[in-house]
Amino acid sequence: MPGFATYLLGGLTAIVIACLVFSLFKHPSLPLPPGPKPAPLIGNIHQLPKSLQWLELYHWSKKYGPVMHLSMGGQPLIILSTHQAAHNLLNCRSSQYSDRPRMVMAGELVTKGMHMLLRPCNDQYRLHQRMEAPLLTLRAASKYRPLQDLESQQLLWDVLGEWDRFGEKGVDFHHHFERAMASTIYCLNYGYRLQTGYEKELMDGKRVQAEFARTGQVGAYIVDSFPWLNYLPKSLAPWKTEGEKLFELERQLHVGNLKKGLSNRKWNFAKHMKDSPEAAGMPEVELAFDLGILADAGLDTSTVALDWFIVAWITSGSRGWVKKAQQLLDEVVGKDRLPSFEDRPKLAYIDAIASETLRWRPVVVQGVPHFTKTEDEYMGYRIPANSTVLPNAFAITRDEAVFGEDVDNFIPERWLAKESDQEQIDICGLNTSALNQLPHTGFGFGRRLCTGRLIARNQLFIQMARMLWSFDVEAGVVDKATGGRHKVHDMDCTEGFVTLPKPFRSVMRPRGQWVREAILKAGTTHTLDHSAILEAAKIEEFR
Ligand code: HEM
Repeated sequence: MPGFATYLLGGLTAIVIACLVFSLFKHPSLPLPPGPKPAPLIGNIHQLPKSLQWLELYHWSKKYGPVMHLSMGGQPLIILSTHQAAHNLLNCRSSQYSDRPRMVMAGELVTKGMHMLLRPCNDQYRLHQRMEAPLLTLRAASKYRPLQDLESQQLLWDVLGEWDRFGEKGVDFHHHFERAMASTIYCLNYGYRLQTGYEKELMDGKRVQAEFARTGQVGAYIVDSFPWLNYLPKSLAPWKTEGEKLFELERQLHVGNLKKGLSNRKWNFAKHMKDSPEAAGMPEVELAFDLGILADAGLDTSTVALDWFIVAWITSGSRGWVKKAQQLLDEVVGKDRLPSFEDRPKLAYIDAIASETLRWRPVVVQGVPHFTKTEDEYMGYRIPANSTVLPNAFAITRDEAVFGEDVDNFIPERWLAKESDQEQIDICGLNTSALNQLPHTGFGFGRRLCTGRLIARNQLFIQMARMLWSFDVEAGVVDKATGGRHKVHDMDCTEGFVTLPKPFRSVMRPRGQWVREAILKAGTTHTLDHSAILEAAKIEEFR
């Protein structure tokens, strides 16, 4: 017969176990969100397709609902597929959901914890955010518009030149958008512009970006699934040597650029950040990475948005939005000069086109993963501690409850507000009263919201307005004999962190002689002194 002491011991053990379970799962009785049935050990890894994962996840969300749970070899992955779910967790509970999942290869080995996008949400992250913040406010963004004006003027000059050379074969528009954006961001960051778009700094920057996308891919490195493997010696862990080489490539690029920026006589971001109180005692390489990541983050994203704008133009322009935009531009701007930022309050429709482009084809189509260290409850489900939380941008931008009907079609009108009595124009000229409050989910959520979005919005506005005012666009001719044009499909895209349309050339035919005259009159900009623009843009405050 067991004695009293045995009963007592058994009872106490049961209580301790119950407490332990309770401390591990604050919501032990709640189920995990629904999702496809996982296999033992590997979970759902084998069910995810190798390509277009975001599309498969979107289809799954129709079956399993707005909050799904997958197991990536035991690691919980929560997929959010409606705006409401993403907003409730990532915006409203931002303090809990603003971390990033650990990425051993891309985050720790290749960038040694200095990649802003991958930093965990800790004091160090906040220090870097504070250092960059004064350069990225609405007021600051308004001061960079003369530079964006200059670069988009150059864009038109370059496109016209290539049209004259290649005619119906078409223009490599991606290259020209990329040069214009890269030149804008390199000029702000380091004080130098890019004339051809083939400069070594940009080529190295593009290689660094491609490596970031490759090394950050889910499943690319076994060490990301089993981080303890990183304790292995180098001889048994070949990814370590690869990581060191890639780090060195990136270090040289960013430190070289920082040095160029600091040696420039005129103002630029590098100088501002170096003088900020947060940078006191900061190693040179850490500062260099901050600037480098800012350049990387801005370059691809804005360029890709403009590429999709061309795809929308070719595949759905006949639905009337191009004609409407061009008529408006002709009314507001006339035919004697290029559109400018001063025209923006009357051109809310162009901003609506930019918003619709970002919605229709979100640049980071699968979304950027957030992470929660602590357990939570949502919609009656348990979100386990240490979950990666992915807002699937493709699904969220197709949320009919928010964006209305016909979400697969390109309809800028969905962004226009009803008539408003009081006109409100922000400091960048954006007519906020003419536009409604639909969310710009393509820029992310909560504390991790894209910090460059205001600069990006200005860039998209001026380039879209000027392209629409200047050109008629269609796919380039690929068969000279028959005159057959490239077939542009609106879902034909590349894989990767950002999703580009597959490359093609596009005809950019000037809308009339007046366009040619205005572009030639404005002229090329490479002979102009841009340092005066930078000096005028100088941001004095550090907080
Ligand atoms: C159309 C253009 C752009 C798009 C669509 C875009 C989109 C995004 C997205 C989705 C994120 C992640 C947000 C999240 O985790 O919830 C992000 C982060 C970021 N973006 Fe952008 N971006 C654009 C342009 C820019 C530009 C021009 C800059 C710099 C001038 C920039 C700098 C950054 C930085 C530094 C982060 C990291 C923020 C953090 O993790 O704290 N972006 N962006």
